[in-house]
Amino acid sequence: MINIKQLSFKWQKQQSNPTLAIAALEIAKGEHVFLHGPSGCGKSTFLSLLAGINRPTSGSLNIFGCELSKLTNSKRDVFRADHIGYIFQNFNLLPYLSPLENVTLGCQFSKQRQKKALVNSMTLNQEAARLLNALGLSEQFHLQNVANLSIGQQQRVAAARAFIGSPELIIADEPTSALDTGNRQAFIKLLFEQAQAANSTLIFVSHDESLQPLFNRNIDLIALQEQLS
Ligand SMILES: Nc1ncnc2c1ncn2[C@@H]1O[C@H](COP(=O)(O)OP(=O)(O)OP(=O)(O)O)[C@@H](O)[C@H]1O
Repeated sequence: MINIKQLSFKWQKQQSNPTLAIAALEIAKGEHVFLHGPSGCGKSTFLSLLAGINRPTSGSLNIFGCELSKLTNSKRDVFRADHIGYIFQNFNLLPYLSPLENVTLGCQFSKQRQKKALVNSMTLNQEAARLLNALGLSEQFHLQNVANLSIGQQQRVAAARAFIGSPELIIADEPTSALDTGNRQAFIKLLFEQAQAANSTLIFVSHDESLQPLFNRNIDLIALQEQLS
């Protein structure tokens, strides 16, 4: 479902060496991938290409049969809204909105996501509440201001927002860095349960290599870039 060939990316045209150069990579539907590498090696840059935030400088990046390198910015925005749930390192929640409002925002820009969200529940609010409960955020918190929630609770809101409407691809950029070891493993278990329920592919970036055995595939971004096609 993700197929990369001769992909390269430069932040600036005049850069002598590309920030990313990947000869070949395939990731299958439903895989849970642990992506790691030293600070500055390009992990977040890579995620931004997968999410269609940036476009490859050259080469092919095909996701679900769609060639992202050929889409305009606005078409990539639509693609992201339809197919991708993104859990940001700093969550990117809207602090003046409630958990329910933040989660329903996850599918506000996509009719396709809204339709899928309504398979499980009568309304988007009910589906957001169902996901928040499943991720361990009880109803007493659903209408509070997210800025008043703990970091662990905000993480659950960010995950529910990524999961609403069962996107085919979930991208998580160091989502557990603020949690202690016990809570990290519990959060990842919940993430896997949700990803499995929707048969979503999960790409999870972390510096914490103790999490690696929990995933069914491990990609070292430096080693990947050293491989020749
Ligand atoms: N918006 C940007 N404009 C120009 N250069 C950038 C930009 N974002 C990142 N870079 C550069 O791209 C390279 C890769 O950065 P990136 O953030 O992808 O690394 P990373 O592996 O995610 O790092 P970390 O583990 O510290 O988060 C770095 O040299 C960085 O300076």
